[in-house]
Amino acid sequence: MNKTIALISEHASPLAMLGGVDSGGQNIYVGELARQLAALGYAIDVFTRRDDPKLPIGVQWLSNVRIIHVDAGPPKQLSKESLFQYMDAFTESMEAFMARQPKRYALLHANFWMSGYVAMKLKERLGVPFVITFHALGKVRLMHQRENDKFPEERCDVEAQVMQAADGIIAECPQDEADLTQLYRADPDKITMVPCGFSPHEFHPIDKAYARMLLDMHPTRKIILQLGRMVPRKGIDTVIQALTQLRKESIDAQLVIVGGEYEKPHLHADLEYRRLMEMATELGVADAVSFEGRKNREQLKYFYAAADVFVSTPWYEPFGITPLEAMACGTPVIGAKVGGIQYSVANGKTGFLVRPKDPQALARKLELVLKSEDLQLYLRQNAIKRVNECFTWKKVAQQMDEVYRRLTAEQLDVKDDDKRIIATAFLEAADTFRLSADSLTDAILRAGNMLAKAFEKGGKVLVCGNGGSAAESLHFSAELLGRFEMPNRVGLPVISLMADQAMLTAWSNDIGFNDVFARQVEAYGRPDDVLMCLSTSGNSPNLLEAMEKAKQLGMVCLTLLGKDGGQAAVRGDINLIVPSSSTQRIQELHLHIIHLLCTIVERRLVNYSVRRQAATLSSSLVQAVDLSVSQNGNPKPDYVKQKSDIFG
Ligand SMILES: O=C(CO)[C@@H](O)[C@H](O)[C@H](O)[C@H](O)COP(=O)(O)O
Ligand SMILES: [Zn+2]
Repeated sequence: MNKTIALISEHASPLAMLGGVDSGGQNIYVGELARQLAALGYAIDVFTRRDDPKLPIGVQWLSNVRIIHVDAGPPKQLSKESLFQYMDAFTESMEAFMARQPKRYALLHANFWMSGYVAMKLKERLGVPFVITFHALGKVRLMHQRENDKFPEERCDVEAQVMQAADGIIAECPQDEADLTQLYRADPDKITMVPCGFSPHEFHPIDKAYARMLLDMHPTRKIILQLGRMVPRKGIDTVIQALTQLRKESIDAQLVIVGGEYEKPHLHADLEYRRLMEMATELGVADAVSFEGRKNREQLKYFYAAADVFVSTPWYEPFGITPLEAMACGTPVIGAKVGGIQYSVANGKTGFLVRPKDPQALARKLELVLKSEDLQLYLRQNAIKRVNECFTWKKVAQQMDEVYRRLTAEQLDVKDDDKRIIATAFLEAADTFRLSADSLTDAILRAGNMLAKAFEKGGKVLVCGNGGSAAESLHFSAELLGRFEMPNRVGLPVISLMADQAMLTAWSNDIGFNDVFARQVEAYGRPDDVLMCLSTSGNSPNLLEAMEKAKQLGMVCLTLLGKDGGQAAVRGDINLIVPSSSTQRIQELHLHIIHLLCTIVERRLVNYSVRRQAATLSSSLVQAVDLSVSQNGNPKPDYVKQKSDIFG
């Protein structure tokens, strides 16, 4: 296979440390997805912003996975809220890098809205399809933390544009899918649900006593674990408040909080830590709350395994990887009924779901779980089973592989289909040309001669048609009234009946469309004139009425038709019926016939002028029988001014 995929993740590099304010789930998502996709045979380049001047352009992270550091804005740590202004530069740098690669990227997979912007621009420029995982949506974020949102205002608009432009959208859970379709009107057909995952090598059941021993934790005390980024929306205060309820019920439990900006909690620098600390003190439970600070990833499984229950009660959560990790380590989860948590945690089976910001409800479920070892065992077994069946990164990558295959194959299919359509149309056109050459040559000659004769006699041609045929009628008049192949001839009187816009619109508007052409035939038509009608169906009423009128005036009717010739073929004096049932092929042949008619007309007129000049010279008196005056009294035109003009 070995398709090359570009994962774009402007602010979250798999190489970055985890647990800080700006790093979290997305770093893991991109890193683990890249790792598993590489295992499936893809070559992966992860494009992320260079935030340190010392970073090399490319790092071979794993075999088949490179991390590419893209120059966009100053090469230093910046908050993700300030990055959008550098996304055009990101696009430029990434495009330049892509151009230097020997292999074309089959697909771009953008992560987060700003990378989506980059992918959208690259698709515009290079035509590479893209899929996007938003990880979080601006409108959802605004609903929950309007006052704290520091992203630029255009975020939601950009997200909507990206959804429009994307070839595929990954929803991480049913809630995400609902947000995409309901808040943004994203096309449901583009959306595939692929959850986040965990790695069983990293997170697996460990003996609780052993974990506690390693972490120096009390061997028997009830332990509630809260782990993840420490920002207000994670709802850690709800857990602290619930602790006071438990106290009232005489349940002695310790809340262990892992996460934050620093390895050791920093009272002055870490504001959220300070806020929570003060709250715990105020509520009188400070002695039951321990802040552990940020931990290395390798240590996390011991914390999960050491806990009796894991709690995650954010106000909202696009997916939430920590509940998966806890369940993988065999720890029941009590989670908020929001976002991906309500999907990953099976209520009553692997843990419980409670409303966010509801310490009472949380306390009740905590009590339930902490009081019953049997329930804990039941939840534990289900949790391990569920996450290993549904949420490993390997499974995620397999599902993503299906999406990629579909999108890259669809590109091929569409292109192949288009190619087939083009090839068929050419063959069809070639066939129609060949068949027409066989069946129409004589009729075209007759029509050309008839037109030339009409001009010779001082007559004119009125030409009309609808739509494409209207355009062809103009085409015909332009060739003859103007210039075709012969230089220096006078203009030939051809009037296209669709050229007078004011008349056409007024008449159609006031009286009707069916006699717009008949009306003009009545005004312009003379017995020596020809009415030429172009129609693919031969059944357009305005053409049929024009022909009726022309007949009444003694004009000749020439038709260019197709299919079975329709009603027009019954009325026409000379009918050129293209042997095809396809409107387009018929129109294409009509243009060809028009050119052939012009060729013949010009050739006949040259002969006529030469004949006429010769006749005038040899016996001007005898020829006074009148070559220069037509039947209806019009002077006959000298179409070619000088023989030498024609033959050089
Ligand atoms: O060019 C096309 C289709 O290829 C159209 O504009 C097409 O000419 C219009 O539908 C006409 O109204 C069709 O009229 P007709 O050929 O049946 O007399
Ligand atoms: Zn057309």
